[in-house]
Amino acid sequence: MKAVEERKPLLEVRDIVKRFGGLVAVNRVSMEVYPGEVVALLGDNGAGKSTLIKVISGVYRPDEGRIFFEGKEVKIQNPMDAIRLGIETIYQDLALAENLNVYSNIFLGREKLKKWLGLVSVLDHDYMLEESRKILDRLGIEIASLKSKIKNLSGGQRQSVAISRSIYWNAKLLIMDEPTAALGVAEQRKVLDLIRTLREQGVAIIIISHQLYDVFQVADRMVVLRRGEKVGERLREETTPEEITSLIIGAELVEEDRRA
Ligand SMILES: Nc1ncnc2c1ncn2[C@@H]1O[C@H](COP(=O)(O)OP(=O)(O)OP(=O)(O)O)[C@@H](O)[C@H]1O
Repeated sequence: MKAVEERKPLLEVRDIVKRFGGLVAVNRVSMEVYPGEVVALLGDNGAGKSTLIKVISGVYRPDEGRIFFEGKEVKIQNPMDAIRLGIETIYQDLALAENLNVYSNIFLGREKLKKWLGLVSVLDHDYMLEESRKILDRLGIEIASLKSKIKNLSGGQRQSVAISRSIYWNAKLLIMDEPTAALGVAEQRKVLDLIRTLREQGVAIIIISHQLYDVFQVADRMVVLRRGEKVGERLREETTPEEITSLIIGAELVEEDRRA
């Protein structure tokens, strides 16, 4: 078991509340994520998972609560604030440009320029290609040509390009929303391998997934939400899929909070 408790959390959210009109989507939820730790955020439809990650990634501002990152209190007012801190979110649409190649996507919006004849600025394709190759190699990702357009890649490869981009630009915390949902079995396995590689390299990960099998393969810790509230938190070694399922659906017998 990883001795995560003695380290300082990378992210700590404390008593987060987010309301939509009269509906309390997230109700006083607290959680921590440590460097190099994979935390799964679990819960049934409408439990509040997406809302909570949108608070962390700056899409929504919380109505109440505090957020600490690297030990300091931070105000995350918009997605750029989150990205500046090193919090990157991979949504299911991946936000890739389908008609551009792999390395152009890794540098999308942050292209590297060079001077041509000491006069005009032009794109430095060689640099971007080389840097992209390095980051993919570092993460053990296999894509034959980085000049391939995104639309010609498989779902798993696209996912890995989106992840590489975040890591290249120094993500410390990666939030992944259902990363394996749309993939075939072989590709799912590769994405899970990639998550393990990221963890080994010290990246912290929050993963939302309905696939408990996947979650048990990669998550160090699981946080379960129900109707906006945190109803349980378990280390993977100390729980079972049955117990987590009971927490998700609300079987009262296993609801006691073991940390109390
Ligand atoms: N923008 C919004 N405006 C109003 N209500 C919202 C909004 N976003 C979410 N909600 C409500 O907040 C509650 C939590 O939704 P949320 O999407 O966070 O759940 P979830 O756990 O991510 O569910 P799912 O697994 O279906 O994505 C739900 O009752 C939902 O209808």
